[in-house]
Amino acid sequence: MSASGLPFDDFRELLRNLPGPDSAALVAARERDAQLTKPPGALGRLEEIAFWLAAWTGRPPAVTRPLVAVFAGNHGVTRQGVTPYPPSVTQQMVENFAAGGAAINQICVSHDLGLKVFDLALDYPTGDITEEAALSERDCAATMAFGMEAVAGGTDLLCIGEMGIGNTTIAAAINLGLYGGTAEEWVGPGTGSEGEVLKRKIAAVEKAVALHRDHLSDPLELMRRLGGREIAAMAGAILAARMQKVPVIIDGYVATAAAAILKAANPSALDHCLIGHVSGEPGHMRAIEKLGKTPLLALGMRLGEGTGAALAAGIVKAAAACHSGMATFAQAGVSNKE
Ligand SMILES: Cc1cc2ncn([C@H]3O[C@H](COP(=O)(O)O)[C@@H](O)[C@H]3O)c2cc1C
Ligand SMILES: O=C(O)c1cccnc1
Repeated sequence: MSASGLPFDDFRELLRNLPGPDSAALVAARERDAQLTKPPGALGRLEEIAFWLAAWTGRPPAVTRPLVAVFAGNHGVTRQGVTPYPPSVTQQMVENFAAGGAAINQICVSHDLGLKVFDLALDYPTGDITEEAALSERDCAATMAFGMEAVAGGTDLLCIGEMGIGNTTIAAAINLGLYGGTAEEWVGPGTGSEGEVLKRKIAAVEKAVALHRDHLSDPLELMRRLGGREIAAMAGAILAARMQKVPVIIDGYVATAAAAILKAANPSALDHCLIGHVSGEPGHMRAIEKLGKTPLLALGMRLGEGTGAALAAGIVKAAAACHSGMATFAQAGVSNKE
């Protein structure tokens, strides 16, 4: 933290001074791509992904230590009856991740991805956003800093996921706070809210955004008021990845809301990020469009846990492998076009 000043000051400073892409690595990747044994452009988006890897790592495209980071937090807003599951499921799922029993475990095994789960003070839910701020500035900044640890062990592709009962309400409130519109446009079923639960969820999002409305123009302030611990940690992880030249794949509706806060603070803040998968959560595509992104996959999943990002990591790994491992026309003795 800063020796003086407010806890967010260091993050504001980081957000003002984000490193840009490496143009020499990008040019080198484009030159190599032109030599590979395929018609120009024939690998479509895989080629763009290889260039993106080069630009944001500053090296030839390679993925050797991909990591899925799952951040888990609990939310005071669950008191409003906005989700069909009890908040105790967050801790239970963290144990399930450790035991290898969750969907994300199996996708990581399938795609050979590392998995780290960060549980964030699960015994201390954040403030109920319909009545107070989720976090103090100090707590929010400390949690962002903790999230930055996700890249500390060394990774060259970071997939961002979350676990937190009630957090699709939080994500909807963040989106309404950032983009406006109506609560109905941003609220979806999450784990399966319907009927009265869905009505309470819409009401909670409306009430929260109305309560905090005079403080939402500053994205970090919006995050501490309407967000949660996993939201702050995901934002910190995305930011740390940028500083450490680690490209990022963002997961579903909730992870996208955390990322959106950084974009609101600096329009270039997500240039090192891809959206892995468009969730079945109805507002997700609109949220992705607000970021000017196109998701890699659309599989109708609506789970979170980093599952959509992890599946997309398989595509990113394949893009890097094609780029680095394919033969050139000269090496393979294949005739190029005249
Ligand atoms: C067993 C189970 C496993 C999950 N894995 C991810 N989520 C997902 O659902 C939660 C958000 O939905 P809502 O806002 O409706 O509570 C988050 O924990 C999210 O990661 C799960 C939810 C459950 C119940
Ligand atoms: O898209 C998501 O992130 C999502 C959707 C439903 C439940 N939890 C997360």
